[in-house]
Amino acid sequence: MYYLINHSGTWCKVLPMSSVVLDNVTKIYPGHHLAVDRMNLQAGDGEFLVLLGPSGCGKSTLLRMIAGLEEVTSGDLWLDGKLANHLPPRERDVAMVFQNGALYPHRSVRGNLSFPLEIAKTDPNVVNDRVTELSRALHIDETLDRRPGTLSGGQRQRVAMGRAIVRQPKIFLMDEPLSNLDAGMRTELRMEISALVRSVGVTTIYVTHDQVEALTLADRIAIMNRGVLQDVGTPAQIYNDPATAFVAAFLNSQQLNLLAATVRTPQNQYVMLDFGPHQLTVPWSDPRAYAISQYTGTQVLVGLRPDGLAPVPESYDGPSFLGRVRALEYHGHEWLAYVECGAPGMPVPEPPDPRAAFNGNGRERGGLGGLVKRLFTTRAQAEERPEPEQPGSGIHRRTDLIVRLGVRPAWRVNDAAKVAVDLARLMIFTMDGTRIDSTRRAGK
Ligand SMILES: Nc1ncnc2c1ncn2[C@@H]1O[C@H](COP(=O)(O)OP(=O)(O)OP(=O)(O)O)[C@@H](O)[C@H]1O
Repeated sequence: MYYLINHSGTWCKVLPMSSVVLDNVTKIYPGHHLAVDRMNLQAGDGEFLVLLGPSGCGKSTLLRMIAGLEEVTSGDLWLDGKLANHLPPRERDVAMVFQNGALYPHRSVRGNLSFPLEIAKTDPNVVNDRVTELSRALHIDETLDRRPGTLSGGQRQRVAMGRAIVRQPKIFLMDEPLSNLDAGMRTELRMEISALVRSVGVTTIYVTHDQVEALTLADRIAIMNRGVLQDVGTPAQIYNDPATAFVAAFLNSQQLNLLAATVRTPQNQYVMLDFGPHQLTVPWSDPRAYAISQYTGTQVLVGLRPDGLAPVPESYDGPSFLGRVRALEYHGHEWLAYVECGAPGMPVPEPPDPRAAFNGNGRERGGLGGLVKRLFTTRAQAEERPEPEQPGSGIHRRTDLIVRLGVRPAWRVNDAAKVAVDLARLMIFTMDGTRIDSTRRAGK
């Protein structure tokens, strides 16, 4: 966030050093393709911000606008406190690494690393020191005299990163730098990127559609869908307290359980979530109870992560579901149970799509009427309880509750199963996916 101060009698914007601020930034490609829609986002000085979202949501476009490789259609881009909409790329002091970090094939690794410093006419002793230091940090010091063609994919990406960061840019942009590497190499390089970037303290914006990368690397994660920012926060905030059902489902290594429940307040004694065969009660002492009670008599969506559920003995009398184990799945580090409990799962509501409503002239088609129609269609569809496959979200409607069991399966297939629900981990949404009970994010 940037702010205004009274400076020499005039109001002016004050930004932290090496910050990136997107103020209502929109990108429309020729042919009226809306790629980024009114984006407001900031990466603070030295921050590691991860842009996460499904393919085509506009992550690379955003990065390319920051680098100066694409023009901003409207809105303001501020780099290091300066309005940068029309600043040529070379004046932005931004370095970028792509999926396939292209290297100069006829230069050695040392030559590739030193090139940006040679161009900047840096003292050869400084060049030598920096290349040596960086090659050690990136574990490529043994390859310094080799040509890129003789390196593995992981080594080439290390050189590409080293070459980008060697001249100590103010802003470091990375566009899925690990996506072409195998799983082991990704994990290894992930740790090295984190260590390197933090040791240099450079403001970094990192694009990925891999949620593990986002959770492990980010100071903050910004989640996008269809050109629109959906949520932004620390990894823990986004995971534990997502703004929408879409965000909750997107940031979930196992599938999110999403169930429909009717809100009731019997004799005003407590708030009840009625799933049909099961009920959960939320006491009035719970800070979320009042917000949920506003939906009394209507349906809401209840999100339960598999790790917020646990197998418990028959005698357990806390909040729980009863069901039967339909299947068990071994994932190496954990087992998952699929428990048939008679409360059908719901599809994840897709956030509104500005691209569908966009008429190419920068105006929404249908205006408020179109928006209302979209919301009502979503609600009606949900109430009809459609069949499993839903277009768009790619997330299926299930009748099973997915329960994380840990390293040992507590149940066998066909066992009767009592599933404890951690009420603190419930997430409640309207039928169109907006969070109802988010009271916890402040102060985290
Ligand atoms: N040069 C272009 N001309 C027209 N449309 C474009 C252009 N580049 C991208 N787009 C469109 O803009 C939207 C956003 O694309 P972008 O590459 O930014 O998404 P992304 O989130 O980075 O996707 P991915 O993860 O698949 O790389 C997509 O609908 C894409 O088809």
